[in-house]
Amino acid sequence: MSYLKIDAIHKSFQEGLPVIKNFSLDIPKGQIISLVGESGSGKSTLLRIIAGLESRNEGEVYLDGTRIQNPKEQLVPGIDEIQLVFQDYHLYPKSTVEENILRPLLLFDKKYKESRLEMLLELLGLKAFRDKFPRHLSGGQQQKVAIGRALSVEPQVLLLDEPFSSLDTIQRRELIMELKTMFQNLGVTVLFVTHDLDDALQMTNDLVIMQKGKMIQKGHPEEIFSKPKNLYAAKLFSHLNPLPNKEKTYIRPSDVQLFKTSGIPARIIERQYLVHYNQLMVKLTDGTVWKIEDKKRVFAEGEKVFLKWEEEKEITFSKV
Ligand SMILES: Nc1ncnc2c1ncn2[C@@H]1O[C@H](COP(=O)(O)OP(=O)(O)OP(=O)(O)O)[C@@H](O)[C@H]1O
Repeated sequence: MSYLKIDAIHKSFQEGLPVIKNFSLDIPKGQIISLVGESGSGKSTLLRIIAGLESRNEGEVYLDGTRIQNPKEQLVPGIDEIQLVFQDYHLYPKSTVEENILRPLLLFDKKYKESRLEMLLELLGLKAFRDKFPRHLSGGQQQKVAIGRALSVEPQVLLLDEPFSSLDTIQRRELIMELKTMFQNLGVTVLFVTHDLDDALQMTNDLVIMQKGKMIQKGHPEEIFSKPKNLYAAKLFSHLNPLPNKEKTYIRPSDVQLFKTSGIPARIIERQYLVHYNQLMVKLTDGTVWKIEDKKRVFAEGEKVFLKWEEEKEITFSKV
């Protein structure tokens, strides 16, 4: 059932140059959805529109049936029920962790403030840091404070705008796992925006792919992996090797098998040691260069190799 309904949103900052094009998405209550798109595809603009902080030219956003107003229709843009969290935390540098989290609760009752603060510090593992200033915290801890501040007003929806981009890979993975469980326990509806597919997959199973302001595809990653709607959606998952004799048809490096005696001949021109396999660059007889995965790490640079793959693994697009 639709809870957060984004209905045919259209947005241009300049006449004739749309940034969001007819974008619709229904998110059921309590779901976590990842929205993946390249830089400039309109992700932040869309989040700001959903939060009521940016005006839209066409379309509507509804939360549980209530229309979200455009900023111009409100005295103070935005609503408590929908909170936006940014990549660069937006913390108050001269306020402690406690003060940052309490900031949106200025007008709330003292008892409520105290209990909400204790609950959030506990939930986010920030009790030991309550009196520290943001500059004394790691990037991950600062982002937790920003999320704590967003959660202080008990929002129904959290919009996360590339919240982990400033963190290193290990910090990111740990924080995503921790937050995912927390969001599920709180029952909050989350739209997580990122340009990193790995982060998106760590956070959720439901993916939405956006390109140039349009929704390209949505669904389970497995489905998008095997039946991508376009080259951009396909390339989010891996490199694609073009088939020499078939137009607009590709094969993923992980789907190509390597043999020593039979198959399509190629010469290894480069070998790179990666975590899970050796990545080989091979030159086919027509000069095309492919990327291949040597999972057993048995092939060497300069060696001749033979390639095979199952036809059903080939990916063909009607248009690229
Ligand atoms: N206030 C604005 N005025 C004019 N153009 C804008 C404004 N905000 C965004 N844009 C333009 O809209 C397009 C989409 O920007 P947006 O920040 O929404 O993309 P994004 O997908 O979030 O990108 P990134 O991942 O780099 O943050 C860009 O071309 C940007 O320059």
